[in-house]
Parts: sequence; C-alpha cells; structure tokens
Amino acid sequence: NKRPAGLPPGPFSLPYIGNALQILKDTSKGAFKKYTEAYGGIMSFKSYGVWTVLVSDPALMRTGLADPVASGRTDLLLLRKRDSIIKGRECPALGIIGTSGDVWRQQRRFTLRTLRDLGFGRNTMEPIMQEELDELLQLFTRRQGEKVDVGLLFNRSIVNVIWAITIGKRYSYDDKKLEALVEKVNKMLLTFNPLHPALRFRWVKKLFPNLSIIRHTEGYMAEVLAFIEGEVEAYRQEMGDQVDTGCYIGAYLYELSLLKPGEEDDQTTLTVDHLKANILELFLAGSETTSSTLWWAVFFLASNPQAQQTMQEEMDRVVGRDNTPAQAHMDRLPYTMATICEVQRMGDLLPFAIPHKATEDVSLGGYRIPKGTTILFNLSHGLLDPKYWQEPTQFRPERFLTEEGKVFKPDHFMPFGSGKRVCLGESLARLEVFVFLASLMHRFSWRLADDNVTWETSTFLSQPPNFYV
Ligand code: HEM
Repeated sequence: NKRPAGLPPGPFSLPYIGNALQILKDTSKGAFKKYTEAYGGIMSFKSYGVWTVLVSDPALMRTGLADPVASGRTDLLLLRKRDSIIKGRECPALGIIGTSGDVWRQQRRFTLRTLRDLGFGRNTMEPIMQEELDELLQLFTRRQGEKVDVGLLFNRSIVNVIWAITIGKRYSYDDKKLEALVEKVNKMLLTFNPLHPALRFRWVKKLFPNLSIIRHTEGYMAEVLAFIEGEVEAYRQEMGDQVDTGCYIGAYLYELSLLKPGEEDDQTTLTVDHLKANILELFLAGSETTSSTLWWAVFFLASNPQAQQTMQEEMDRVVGRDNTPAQAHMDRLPYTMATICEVQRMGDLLPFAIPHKATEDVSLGGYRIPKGTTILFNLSHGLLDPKYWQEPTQFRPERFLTEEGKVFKPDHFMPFGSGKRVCLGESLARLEVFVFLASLMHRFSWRLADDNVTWETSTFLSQPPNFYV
C-alpha cells in the first residue's frame, strides 16, 4: 500500500481500493479539483491497486504532454473488446486512440496525412458542411417559434460530415439508420468512463459480466462497429479494383494495395482491421465532441442574451444579412471566435483528456514517475480554476480578446489537449463549430424556455444539461 518511491504526494489510500471511494463520491472532476487544491499541480493517488499521477499545473501539463514517454495509453477495455470483435479473437491493440508506440505512430501519421490531403479543416470542407447546414437550417426554420430540444439535433449533421470524409457519402437527415447510429454513439459515450473498474479490469468483467455499464457500453459499441463493418464491406464490394482516394477508406485501401505480399503485418503496418478500428474512432471521437460543443454553445448563448447580441451584431457588420458566414470571415470575427473559446472553456468537454500511460520512467516536476503509471492530465484545471480566470463561472467571451480586440488564447487553455496526443481532429472540429454556430446565430435568435434546466452526471465527456430553447 506504500506510495512507490518517486511519485508525487497525495492522500492516504486504503489497501487495494485506494482512493476510489472518494472519486466515486465526488465524481472524478470534483475529486481532482480537491486533490489539486490540497496537493498542488502534480500529485498521485491510488484507485483499485493502480497508482495514478494527476497533473494539473498547466506548464507541467504542456511539458508532460510533449514528452513521448508520457504519451502511451492505458488499456482501454472497451477498445480491446472492439479489437477482439474485429479480429475474431484476442489480439494486440488496433487503431489510434488505444494504441502506443509504433502502431499508434503509424496509424496516426497515415490518418492525419490523409485527412489533411482530403482538406480536413480547410475550405474544401466547407461545401460538405454547407449541405448539412442547409438541412439543419431548414429544420430550425420549420420549428421557428416552437419549443425545441436541441439535444441530438446537431449529431446527425456532424456524423454526416464524418461519413463524407471517411466513406464519401451522406445519409438523408430523416434516415432511420442515421438516427439509430447517432443515438447509439451518444449512449455509448455517455455510459463510457475509462476510470470505472468495470471498464478497466478484466477480472471485474469476468466476475460481473452482467453489470449494466459493461452491457450497455459494450453493447452500443458492438452495434456501431457492426454498422461500420457493414459499410466498409459494402464499399469494398462496390469499388472492386477501382481506386478512389477521395475519401479516407479509399485512400487507406489504395495504400494497402501498394504493400508487398507479406508486408501486411498486424502490428505496425496498415491493415483492414486497423482501418475498421480507425473509422470507429473517428466516429466516436469526432461526433459527440463536436455536437456537444454546439449543444453547449446554444445553451450558453441562449442563457446570455448580451453575448448573443454582440455576436450577431458583429456578424451583421462583417458578413452582412445577405451572406452566410464562411471560413473566409473567421479572421474578421474576433468576438465570434472568442465566444467559441469561451464555450469550450466553460463546457470543459473532456475534463481529464483520455488517460495516458508512462511507457518508460518519466521525469516531471521533479518527480520520477515509474514506467506503467497511469497519468491523467487535468485539462479542466486550466479551463476553470480561479487562479487563471476571473469569475470563471461567468460566461464572458471578452476574456479571450486583447485590448486591441484580437483573439488571445492563454497557454493554460487546452480544450484539445496538447503535444504528442493532441486531438487529431482539432482543425476539423474548429471549422465545424464555427460554420455551424455562426450560421445558426446569424439566422436565429435563441431564448431559453421557462422549463427547468436539468443536469446529469457525466464523467468522461461533460454532457450539456437538458433544456429547451
Ligand atoms: C470540439 C471537439 C473536440 C474536442 C474538444 C476534442 C478533444 C480531444 C482531446 C482532449 C483529446 C485527448 C488528448 C489526449 O489524450 O491527450 C482528443 C483526442 C482525439 N481526438 Fe478529439 N476532440 C474534438 C473533436 C474531434 C474530431 C472532430 C475528431 C476526428 C474526426 C477527433 C479525433 C480525435 C482522436 C482520433 C483522438 C486520439 C488521438 C490520439 O490518441 O493520438 N476529435 N480530442
């Protein structure tokens, strides 16, 4: 039960269970806040026998996140389950999010390069988004004046943008398949908690296979995966030997076709199994995050009419009433861009990113973190702590503007993480949030309905409250 030599200080911990009860009681976000107040910017705790270092000091976070040996991943059982379904047996980890070392580097590098070639986050993406936006605007126009639950409305458009990039097609907005897919991804991510013992330790799964968290999260994941596998196979059948590098799947299959026989090695090179895993990850990481950011944005702006009005006045001045906001306007809309930063700050979407693991001994903040230790980067601290922001619970886009009216993002603002594992979809997410939010605010004014706003507890991904506008 003794804290291993070299680890930073932290609370007394019980044998095996460690500090898990406190984390359960206060939620991880609450407990990490208390830990940071009590022990400072780097501390350690134990949970179910696993020692974890929590890094909250922004400068240490940047250093740690830039260090390759602090950039491994802990075993994410949900993804391991996915891998065994894809492979039909237990196998080394697939994909990007849950891998480390060469496999991760190879898959991440290829995916980033391909997505950039496809125009990820650049204005070539705009026509795709515009099509989705038109549908969304029509939907809101039809419902103008009604009480609307914004909830999952954005997800369909965002999922369609990812479809367009990965597989080169879109679903009709009313398609039941699309609706079901969106709901499953949403439910899966809301039940997912990488710190929950049932999603962390095989023995818990073995002893309690019927725990609802295991059944739900794994069940939804298996359904989404089945859908994606079906689409990948349909694409392969339809395309046969034709080369189509205009979408991610086509580019990946083309690259695969260039490999010499025997070169397709499960571990490090490109394989169809990695491809399926990567596509699932682009969906999981890219849909709920961006949709929830838009959902948060409507909540904050509907609750802050003054900010909404300032943003609309800026758009009327720069974009005009007869145009639609486009990427080309971004640089001339500082208040709008600052508003998006403020939404991301207060939304605090991924409070502790995705757990990292030390692949070798790591030196950080004067401590020596032993190989294999879990490292959590407390992004939340840099977004919400009063040490860095005046009245952090107030929605104030101006805090991201300099006196000259230029957008300024301080170093402790890291909603996408930083360093080696920084969000792979950052540029796409930025563009999507801008295009959708600016157009919605340009076209409509939003007011919170009188109904109660209700909050649900979330862990891994901060879910916006339930509300009507
Ligand atoms: C507003 C929206 C988004 C936010 C706030 C966000 C935030 C993050 C954060 C904090 C991480 C973890 C970094 C770490 O572990 O250190 C991450 C990882 C990741 N994100 Fe995003 N993300 C967003 C949208 C997207 C989109 C649109 C995609 C792709 C289509 C995407 C793909 C990924 C992937 C693949 C990873 C794992 C990277 C790796 O392990 O190397 N994300 N994101």
